[in-house]
Amino acid sequence: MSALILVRHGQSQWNLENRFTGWKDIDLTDRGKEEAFQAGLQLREEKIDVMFTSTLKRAQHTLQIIRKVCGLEQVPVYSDTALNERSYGDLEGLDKAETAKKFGEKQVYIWRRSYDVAPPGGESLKDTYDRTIPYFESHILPLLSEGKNVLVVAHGNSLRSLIMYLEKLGPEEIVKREIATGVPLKYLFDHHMNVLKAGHTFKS
Ligand SMILES: O=C(O)[C@H](O)COP(=O)(O)O
Repeated sequence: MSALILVRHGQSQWNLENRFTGWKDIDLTDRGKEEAFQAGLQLREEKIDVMFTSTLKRAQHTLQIIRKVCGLEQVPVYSDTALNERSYGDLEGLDKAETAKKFGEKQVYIWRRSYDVAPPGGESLKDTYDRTIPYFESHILPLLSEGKNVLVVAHGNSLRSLIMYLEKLGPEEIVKREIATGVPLKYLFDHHMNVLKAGHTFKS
């Protein structure tokens, strides 16, 4: 049996300011650092063999804090753009509430939560899935099938695409899935790489 633990980065400065972030490289707030610390406390009993993260500092910084709290600084880390947040294109930097006023709540909800409608100049969830899942299948799944336990620290939408794949969710189901910042989710796999237990949280 092997385990995959997913963590969305802690609160970033633009999460706090309610701005579309996407590929903009924005760091954690103090609360985000605290969320990462708490995630680390929850993971202290876990055996983790390999870690993956994106190339963006909010995820990398969250991972560093977790490594330190768990005393896992020797565990190998791989970072790749495949795990980066979805690109929000022309929306990056804009205030989410003001954008909803300008384009309508419904349109902004479609851009943020639909499967295949991309925001202007950006990626749909499907576009994100199409880079995240091949990376997962080529780099992470082989480790899980060797019985290794893997931690992935990434982003709301790169993780939504991964969860869609792991839980075999359809486009209508993934719309409703929200991923909280700094809350670890654990998936257990059997030897055939079937998910035995999906996305359960830890007690704090
Ligand atoms: O990139 C962003 O703005 C956030 O990290 C995720 O945004 P969302 O809540 O619109 O998916």
